[in-house]
Amino acid sequence: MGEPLVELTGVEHRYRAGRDHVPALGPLDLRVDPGEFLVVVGPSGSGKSTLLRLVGGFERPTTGEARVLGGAPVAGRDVGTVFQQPRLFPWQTVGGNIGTALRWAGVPRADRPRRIRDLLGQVGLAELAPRRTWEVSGGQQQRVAIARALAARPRLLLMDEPFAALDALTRERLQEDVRSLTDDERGVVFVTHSVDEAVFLADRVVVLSDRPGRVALDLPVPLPRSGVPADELRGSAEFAALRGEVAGAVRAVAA
Ligand SMILES: Nc1ncnc2c1ncn2[C@@H]1O[C@H](COP(=O)(O)OP(=O)(O)OP(=O)(O)O)[C@@H](O)[C@H]1O
Repeated sequence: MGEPLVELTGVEHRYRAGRDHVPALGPLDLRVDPGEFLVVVGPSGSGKSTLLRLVGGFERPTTGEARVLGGAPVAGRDVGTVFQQPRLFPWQTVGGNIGTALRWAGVPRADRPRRIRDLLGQVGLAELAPRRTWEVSGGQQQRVAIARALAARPRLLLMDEPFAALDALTRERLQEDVRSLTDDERGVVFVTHSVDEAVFLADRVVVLSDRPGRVALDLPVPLPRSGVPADELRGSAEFAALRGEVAGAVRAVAA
């Protein structure tokens, strides 16, 4: 199985608020292996974004240890991140946004046009490189954000409710695209409020308890990742059973 992509051991996180400390997360242990698509769900305020910030190296655990790719996580170095809002540079074209990410990743200038084409092709936007970011739809902007996060070929992608602001149809289409982002070496940690989205995307779903978030359920999702049309998968009895199990756990922790 190899070295884990993520290993959280006895991790707790508390935020300082004036003289007080707000317990936000843990204690919890969590491991993500190469090839895994882990989806984290839980009530509002249960520490899902905090968990991603710890893995991304944007925060350090108050206690316990976070290891990512075998070492302490360093913000902006090891992982790609996609947030709820695309956060593109409006003064650059779609292709320009990807080009900047490639430059930051140290890709030589001569290689960038081909890589821009490949990355935009991967998210179905090959034709849109010359457009301004405000000339493309919200769903397309989020695809650009995903392509940008993939520019540095990260082994780990962190996604914090990336489709929450999109309409239902666009959301389903993007879910289908995102499902193919893992391979034997890469992994994804994806946060959502949607139980449907979680079961559709995940190899494994973790449900966090109410604040401070602890692991209330850690459930493998043994649904086929390819070869079955998305509608058929969503309509299957196995899908419904898993959705019921996750929804039950979410209801229990929110009660
Ligand atoms: N910078 C901060 N300072 C103080 N408290 C914070 C800070 N960031 C988050 N918190 C608190 O920590 C807890 C967990 O927050 P977090 O954003 O991780 O939850 P979440 O599960 O992602 O929530 P949501 O689903 O609403 O986005 C919440 O109670 C929140 O108010």
